[in-house]
Amino acid sequence: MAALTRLLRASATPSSNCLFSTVVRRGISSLSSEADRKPPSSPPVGPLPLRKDQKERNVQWVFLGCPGVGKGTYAGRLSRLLGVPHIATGDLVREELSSSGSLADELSGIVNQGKLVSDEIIISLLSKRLEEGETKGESGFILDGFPRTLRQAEILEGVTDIDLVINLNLPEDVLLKKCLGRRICGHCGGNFNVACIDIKGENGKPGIYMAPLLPPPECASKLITRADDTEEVVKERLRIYNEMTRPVEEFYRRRGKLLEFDLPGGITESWPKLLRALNLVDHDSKQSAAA
Ligand SMILES: Nc1ncnc2c1ncn2[C@@H]1O[C@H](COP(=O)(O)OP(=O)(O)O)[C@@H](O)[C@H]1O
Repeated sequence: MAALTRLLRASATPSSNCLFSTVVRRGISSLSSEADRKPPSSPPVGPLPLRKDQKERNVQWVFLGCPGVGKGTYAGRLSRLLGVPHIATGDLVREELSSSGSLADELSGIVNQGKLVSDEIIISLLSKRLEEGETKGESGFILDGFPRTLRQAEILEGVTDIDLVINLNLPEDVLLKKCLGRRICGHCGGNFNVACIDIKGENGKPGIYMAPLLPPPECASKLITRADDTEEVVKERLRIYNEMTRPVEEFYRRRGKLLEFDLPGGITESWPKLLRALNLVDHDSKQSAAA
């Protein structure tokens, strides 16, 4: 336990990804009790000035949000903007599924029913990904799809300092339509969406319009739909999100790390608003000017 405690303390320092991945793996068996949680410390999160220690190291952010909300899209954009890896546990699971490893059969049954993979398997895939990143000199991260259970959140909180958790929100009928409209190009891996969302505003609530994100002609004939993006499975994933992942929002809210972000529409409207909420508008304009 002393060695673990030493590692835990060290894992909160700037160049700690190596320790982080080691400890994440150890943490699964050691860190699950209420007593191991750090007490809430920071004030509630609003539009964010970057914290001082964030200026000295790369960001360690988490994206939360229901299936189909757009975590991958916005996490990917922020990762390119900030120069940190975007690590999506759903992608790690799909990579494993497409391999011929022994885990693939076990995983396909779980994923195709919309269930969650066990904490142990997810932690092991995540640790492997972090270790690979370390050898390439990566630092910082934007996690997408992890943590998804309270236990995963407790383990993560125990081993490293998460700066910010961005919780993306959309109404459930929009989420369902977006999931059913998702397509991936089997050749280049590009993500598209054939759904056109046009929800009228009601009772003072604004409407939501999201234009389809159509593929270029060279991808149009190669589109595939994820096996877990059927109506029945998406509804089950939403149910499981509400049961298993909603408590994770509260976990971070109590620690003052949760930034709620209601998506106002498609990427064109949402991206600038997200940059403003994250106080990154200057960052984006400097990068655009340099490009
Ligand atoms: N942190 C996690 N814990 C458990 N299972 C996970 C986790 N991340 C991904 N998965 C598995 O991979 C599937 C796909 O994940 P993801 O691409 O993030 O889907 P979604 O579109 O539902 O956000 C999930 O339905 C689940 O089976």
